[in-house]
Amino acid sequence: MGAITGQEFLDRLRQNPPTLYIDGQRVTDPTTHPATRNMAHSLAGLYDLQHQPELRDLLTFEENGQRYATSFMVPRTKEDLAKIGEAHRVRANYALGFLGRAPDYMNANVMAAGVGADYFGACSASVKGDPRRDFAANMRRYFEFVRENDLCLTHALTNPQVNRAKQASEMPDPYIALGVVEETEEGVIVRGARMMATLPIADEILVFPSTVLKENADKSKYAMGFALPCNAPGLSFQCREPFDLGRDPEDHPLGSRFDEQDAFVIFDDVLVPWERVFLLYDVELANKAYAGTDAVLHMAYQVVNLKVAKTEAFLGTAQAIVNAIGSGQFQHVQSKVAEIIVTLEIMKALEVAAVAGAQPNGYGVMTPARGPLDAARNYYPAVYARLPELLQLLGASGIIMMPSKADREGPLGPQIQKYLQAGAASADERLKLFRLAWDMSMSSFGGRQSLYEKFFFGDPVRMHSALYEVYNKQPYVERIQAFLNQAGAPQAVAADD
Ligand SMILES: Cc1cc2nc3c(=O)[nH]c(=O)nc-3n(C[C@H](O)[C@H](O)[C@H](O)COP(=O)(O)OP(=O)(O)OC[C@H]3O[C@@H](n4cnc5c(N)ncnc54)[C@H](O)[C@@H]3O)c2cc1C
Ligand SMILES: O=C(O)Cc1ccc(O)c(O)c1
Repeated sequence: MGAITGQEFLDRLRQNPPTLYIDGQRVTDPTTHPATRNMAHSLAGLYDLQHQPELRDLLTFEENGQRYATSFMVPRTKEDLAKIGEAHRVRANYALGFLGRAPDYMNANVMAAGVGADYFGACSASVKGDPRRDFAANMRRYFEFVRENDLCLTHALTNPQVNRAKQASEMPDPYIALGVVEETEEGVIVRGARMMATLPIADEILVFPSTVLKENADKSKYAMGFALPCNAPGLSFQCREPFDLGRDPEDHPLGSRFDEQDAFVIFDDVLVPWERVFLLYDVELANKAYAGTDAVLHMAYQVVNLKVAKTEAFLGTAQAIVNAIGSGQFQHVQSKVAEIIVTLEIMKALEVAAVAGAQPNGYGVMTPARGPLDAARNYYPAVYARLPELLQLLGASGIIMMPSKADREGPLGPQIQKYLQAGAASADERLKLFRLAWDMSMSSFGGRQSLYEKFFFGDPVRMHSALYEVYNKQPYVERIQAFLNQAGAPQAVAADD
């Protein structure tokens, strides 16, 4: 099949709806339910982008006479990587960078895991050559399957929060954290829950090990990697409160179209067929799965491109506000816009550096450089909160005094047009702009974005520790030692290459 259309995506979702619950009710059709229909149609629009004549060559690629989404492309050269990055940015712009988990993200994951599938073959529970239990073959086939059908995937890695002082096995019930109950001829039965799956309006869910299983044992029933359709028997998604409030898009420009949702995932004795198992019991392999296949780097490459698009949206909105209210002459206003420019340029530079330093990995995949991506992954969560704050500081009361479209069409319409016009725009234009700034920075949609940016790629505290562990600091320590050991006149120290 290859790259699908928006209509094909909607038809598939209607025929096989994920088992979503919102406000105590089952969502029988996510394409028509008020909380999910707009997002479903926005996703359809994203699928349609790849068929637009002017974007087709960028957003898809051809292999064996078939066209596939570019995010499934196995990069072999730096040019391939650059194309993938540009496609990520163009697709990110569709929602101004505010769709965190558009399908490209998981496409990058399954691409890297699929090509690096031998990693999963090393699992102690994998049976090489077995038609169903060879995990390497399963992972390879799954990549082909997702790519062939252009599936939309959600994913869930972390266990319920319950008690972070305890390990999964020490919880009040051994199946609060997702664990294997038993093996059967057909597959494994799993029970328990996972804390968070963004974009549950999806075809399939990928369940992978939570970032690090803290267990000391080599084997654990909590170590697993598998995929399932989102309507598998026993699987349920408890959605959070919707942020699509059913408002006119002019009043709620992002939330009314791009509420990707986040769901708590419950596995009530769910059968995972053997063909869909990629990892089982093996704690060490589970802990390193994202790094071992380099999937985390391809995902981080999608992320850095997405964040460039998002920061560009903040810059554009900030400057449009400044233009609208004529505040650009004030030095502190210029300085605030300059802060956004600095963040943008840093993220762009990290993206470029990731490609410039790319190297083929052991599976022949051109892999973006880890250093710049780790920097981006740690830097952006730390600075993001400043971006919505800057919009608030630049927009001030304008970000709260925003009569709606209905207000503008009501009895006070003429007064609103007069008093809420901008120095350089009509009231209609000004209010549309400020509504966007509000949705980026203050609405429930914008508030969730701030939390999302802090945590979506893991706990920032533990990400810093991970960076500390893997980064090679020794050459710099040696340089200092050499400097300190110099007797007499300083010697030139060779620069690091
Ligand atoms: C909006 C949103 C969307 C998300 N989407 C997804 C998704 O699609 N898929 C997915 O798998 N995950 C998703 N996540 C989850 C994300 O991976 C986690 O939030 C992140 O890994 C942190 O885990 P936690 O939320 O369980 O925090 P916790 O681990 O519960 O941490 C809570 C606090 O305790 C501290 N803490 C806890 N344990 C330790 C420790 N061992 N050492 C030091 N400090 C500790 C943390 O630093 C933090 O301050 C999403 C999160 C958010 C907020
Ligand atoms: O933990 C890792 O190294 C990778 C990782 C992947 C996907 C996520 O959603 C996430 O939070 C973390």
